[in-house]
Amino acid sequence: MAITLGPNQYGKAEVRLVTVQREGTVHHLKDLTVSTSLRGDLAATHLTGDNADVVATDTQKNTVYAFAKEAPVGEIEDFALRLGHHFVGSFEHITGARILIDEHGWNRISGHDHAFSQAGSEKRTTAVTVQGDQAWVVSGLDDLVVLKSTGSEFHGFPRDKYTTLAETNDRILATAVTARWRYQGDGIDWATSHAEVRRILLETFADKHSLSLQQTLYAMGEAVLKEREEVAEVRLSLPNKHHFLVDLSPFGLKNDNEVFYAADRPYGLIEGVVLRDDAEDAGLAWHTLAAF
Ligand SMILES: O=c1[nH]c(=O)c2[nH]c(=O)[nH]c2[nH]1
Repeated sequence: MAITLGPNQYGKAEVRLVTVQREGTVHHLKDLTVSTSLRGDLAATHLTGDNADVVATDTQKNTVYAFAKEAPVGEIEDFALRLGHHFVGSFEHITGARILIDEHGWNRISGHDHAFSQAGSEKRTTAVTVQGDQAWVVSGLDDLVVLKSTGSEFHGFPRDKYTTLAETNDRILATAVTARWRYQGDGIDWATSHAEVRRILLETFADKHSLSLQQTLYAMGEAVLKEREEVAEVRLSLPNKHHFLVDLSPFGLKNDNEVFYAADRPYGLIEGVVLRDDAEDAGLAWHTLAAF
């Protein structure tokens, strides 16, 4: 029997970085969580503990902070690309880097130059993979919570002896959107693209009369691909945040689709990928250790 080292990567996870950029008395805030992972010829440290080629995770963390000072952070995709190319370009044995960034939103408190309120649970995300001089960008958003109080049906599903769910022509549809989209091409305006994809996801959720959350998922991905040619592929994970009608009959009351119990768990989990057939090859775009 022979034992060998398989795929590996290492880095600093969840570096918390907040920057304040001053424009006179007006301040601009960026609140990021940055994770770095480096790959390459790292057999020595694993097999013998020889760390000659190990860029310390502490150094990786320091590099994140130093880069935030040396130039404006800008869009998270650009910051991740700068970091990734730096690590791969600076250390001979480091051949790949994967930089994950979550951006937490802050809204300016109306009328105040330097006071903010946190935007909520939604995050903007990017995952940049650099391998040699190639790079792949997958951006997205987490926890965009949406609800529509009509325009959603669910019926026609098979019934067996375990089925109790009533068919419905009018239900609440609610979810917390996790979306990832893979970019293709050059010269992408990251901020505009993110804002537009987000807008399209929201509008499609709202507009599409839904016969299942699966149908809504496909429509959301399809709309993004139809409108945004820089997007090659969209992955969506949609928890079905069930709102069950409360039985008011014990109180002699009729529930006219007005009173609901918002269930926490369990929840349906609807996930899928929507693709275009002429997309550029995915390369290492989705490459994570977990996916090896
Ligand atoms: O949109 C839905 N899709 C399902 O697959 C499903 N299953 C279920 O119990 N409710 C729903 N709703």
